[in-house]
Amino acid sequence: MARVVSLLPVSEAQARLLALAQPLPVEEAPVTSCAGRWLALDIAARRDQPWADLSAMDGYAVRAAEWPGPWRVSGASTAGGAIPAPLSAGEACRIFTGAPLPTGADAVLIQENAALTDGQLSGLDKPLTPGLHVRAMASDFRSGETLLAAGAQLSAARIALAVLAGHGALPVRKRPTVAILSTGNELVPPGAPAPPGTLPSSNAPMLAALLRTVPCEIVDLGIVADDLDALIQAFARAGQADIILSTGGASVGDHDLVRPAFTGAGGSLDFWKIRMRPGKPLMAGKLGASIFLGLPGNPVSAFVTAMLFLLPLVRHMGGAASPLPLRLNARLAAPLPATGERDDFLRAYRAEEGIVSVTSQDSAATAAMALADCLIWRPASSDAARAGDAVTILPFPQ
Ligand SMILES: Nc1nc2c(c(=O)[nH]1)N[C@H]1C(S)=C(S)[C@@H](COP(=O)(O)OP(=O)(O)OC[C@H]3O[C@@H](n4cnc5c(N)ncnc54)[C@H](O)[C@@H]3O)O[C@H]1N2
Ligand code: MOO
Repeated sequence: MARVVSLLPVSEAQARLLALAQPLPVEEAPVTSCAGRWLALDIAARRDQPWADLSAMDGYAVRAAEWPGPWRVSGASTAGGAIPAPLSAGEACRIFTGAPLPTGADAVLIQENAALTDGQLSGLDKPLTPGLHVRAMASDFRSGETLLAAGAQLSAARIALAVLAGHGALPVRKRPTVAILSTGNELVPPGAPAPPGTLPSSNAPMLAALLRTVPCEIVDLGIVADDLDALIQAFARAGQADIILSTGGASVGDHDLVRPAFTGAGGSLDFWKIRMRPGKPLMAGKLGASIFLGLPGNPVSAFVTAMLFLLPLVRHMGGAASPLPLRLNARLAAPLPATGERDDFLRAYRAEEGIVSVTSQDSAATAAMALADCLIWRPASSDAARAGDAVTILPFPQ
């Protein structure tokens, strides 16, 4: 049963949206297609790293206590070569970066500090200490050790770690599909002639760009007229998408038909109208197994609600442990007025002198939005703030 709450607090709305959706099923994906996805299970090391005591430099493996030699050079150890024979007293082994030390050696004399005369090796510069230029066996990680926890996002560094730990494929959640429909009789496709009375539809390309920062598949359902039947058919076309996203037609005007079309198509609304500025007319619900998110049409409102609701929803379905936007503390560069009855999400940018809010905070001001790289989140009923005051910022996803 639909429950429409007037001006729902932002955090409550986020929690309700995430509660509507389950993380998607798990699949084993090759490491080359895991970037940015979240682990569905803990990952343990299948091997020791390094697999033996390895040289960190090109030179000679020796016993440190025998410095400065002389040593007799017997044999060589190369990365990928045969395991070198054990070292006897007075012997050195030619060694290269990444190669295993022979048993008995405990340090590497780098070749810049070595003199080789008539087959006799001697050490220059400073005395050697045990362990010098040696990467000890399993000093990075040990077989069986848990290296990455379920819910961790697979960054480039974590992919490197998983591969070195012996994994060629990883358990991740399926990527959600997001169907985007743009509504409005006034809209024309990007790049098409836009005579007076029309404007280019920028929301779908903007949302697709935001969605590039999270793992998902996008289906663009194009522009749909402000017509109830056309909108109901568009919801039917969205079919099995995990997330159905609309922009525009979310407010209370006679041509704002998304809500009746959604319920007319069989959807059940969970909430509508959030205590936020911009973005108040946001709505969410379920249509079959799909989660529906209806964003406002104003480009700035669509951007802010996508950042606060759409991206967390994709992250949650993808298995993220922390799906909500990153929050940071920062200092204001200039004063801000008191807030009203809604939380303000001000477009701002980070500068040397602190956080600067852009001059136009109108929810249709795209030129001002294009200067911003973060939002300042100011709760409803906040007092005026001075330069230097602490504020919470949400960096734009990259
Ligand atoms: N009487 C009231 N009027 C309005 C209220 C209200 O509470 N009472 N809420 C206002 C708020 S807040 C917002 S936000 C807007 C959003 O309304 P809609 O979601 O219905 O958006 P539209 O009316 O369809 O469009 C608003 C604006 O954005 C332009 N637009 C729409 N789609 C696109 C697109 N794909 N690309 C670029 N621009 C787009 C559209 O042409 C309009 O100019 O409602 C207030 N009204
Ligand atoms: O909530 Mo609306 O997005 O202020 O313009």
